[in-house]
Amino acid sequence: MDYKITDKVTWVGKIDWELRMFHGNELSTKKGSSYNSYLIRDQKNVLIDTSWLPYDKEYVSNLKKEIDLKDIDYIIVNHAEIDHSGALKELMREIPDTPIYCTANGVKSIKGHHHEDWNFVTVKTGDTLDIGENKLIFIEARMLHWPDTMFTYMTGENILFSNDGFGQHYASENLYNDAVDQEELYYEALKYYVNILNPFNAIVKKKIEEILALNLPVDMICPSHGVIWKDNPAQIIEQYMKWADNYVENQITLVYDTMWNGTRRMAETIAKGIKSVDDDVTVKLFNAAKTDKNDIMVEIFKSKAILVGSSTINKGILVSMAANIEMIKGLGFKNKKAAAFGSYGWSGESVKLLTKEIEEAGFEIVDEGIRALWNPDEDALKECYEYGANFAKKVK
Ligand SMILES: Cc1cc2nc3c(=O)[nH]c(=O)nc-3n(C[C@H](O)[C@H](O)[C@H](O)COP(=O)(O)O)c2cc1C
Repeated sequence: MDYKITDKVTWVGKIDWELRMFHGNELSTKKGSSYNSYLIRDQKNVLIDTSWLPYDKEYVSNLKKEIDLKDIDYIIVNHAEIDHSGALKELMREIPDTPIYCTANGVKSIKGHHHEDWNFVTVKTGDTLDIGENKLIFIEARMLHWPDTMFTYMTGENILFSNDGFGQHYASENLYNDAVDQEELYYEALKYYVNILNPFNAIVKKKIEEILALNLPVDMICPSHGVIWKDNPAQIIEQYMKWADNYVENQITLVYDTMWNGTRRMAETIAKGIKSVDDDVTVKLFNAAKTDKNDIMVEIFKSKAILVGSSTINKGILVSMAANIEMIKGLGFKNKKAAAFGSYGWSGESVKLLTKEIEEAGFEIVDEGIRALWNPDEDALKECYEYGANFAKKVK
């Protein structure tokens, strides 16, 4: 496999086929990932980002096969999170004086993780670094997705090194976007966007507009995870602009948990009620205890409205719903409608609690929701059906 991207740029990262969870237990990575690092050889040699900490020795030893480490003139740290800067310590042990280019916030993050006072050179948007025939242009991308994040653009080769932006947790021996399964790629790029970047939609839009206004030709986008956007790189920029701009499909998603299936039967009947008045709308149901939470977030992202359901347990809601609601809150969804449902035995707090939580998460509450006592009987199910029909009319 040739990891040479152009005459001057070589991929020197790590493909992690085994990764199944990322950010602790917060993000599932069913297709693995990669920690992309790039080596530029111009008159100066430049390393862009490194690799994740568990692979630090492997990374440095592979890098040595590409270049004598002493010949690296500059290191660029686009983002200091440990999946990109994890191998820095191992590398800097060998070349401790090599300048590290990063944002001012980057210095704070690098020091916060590595507790070392290396030779930092701080850069701002518009600063450039001559590397011989070409130059590097730095573009700060604060909060995409950390305060330290920046992009680096290389003239001549017209490459945008975008770090986490436009990335996907997607392991592949094929370096490029046109060499992989397009449906898988689209889903992994979307899942990444929803679960990492959705809270920063407004910043994404502004940043892309700012980059487009620079009128820099972009032949390739080289992210720090997943494949390189080489074939029509504009496609992922256009996709990001759509996702960042109140993206919605004609979908209603029901997310619920249940102990004895009462709330599940409510969910299924509400769904039938929805379909009875709107056959065009896509309706999807997910048991939160049995479904990957990051996939649920993707479905919520696509939805114009959601229904959240839980039976009452100890005056509260079921724990899988609590976890999902916490995630929904953090991701900052906007312009979506919602209501709650659930079965109960005596005090029945769950629907009120869910409604309050989902309102706090920024959803427009359609109505007070629906409760069913114990396992719903035929009359209760009829009410659920009618409730679903009315809900569909209200969110149409
Ligand atoms: C451990 C436990 C605690 C419960 N606590 C409450 C409660 O505080 N208030 C209430 O109204 N019902 C309570 N219930 C009753 C359930 O809400 C009721 O059985 C409901 O129909 C279950 O719906 P499900 O089948 O969707 O789980 C509790 C049930 C269990 C098993």
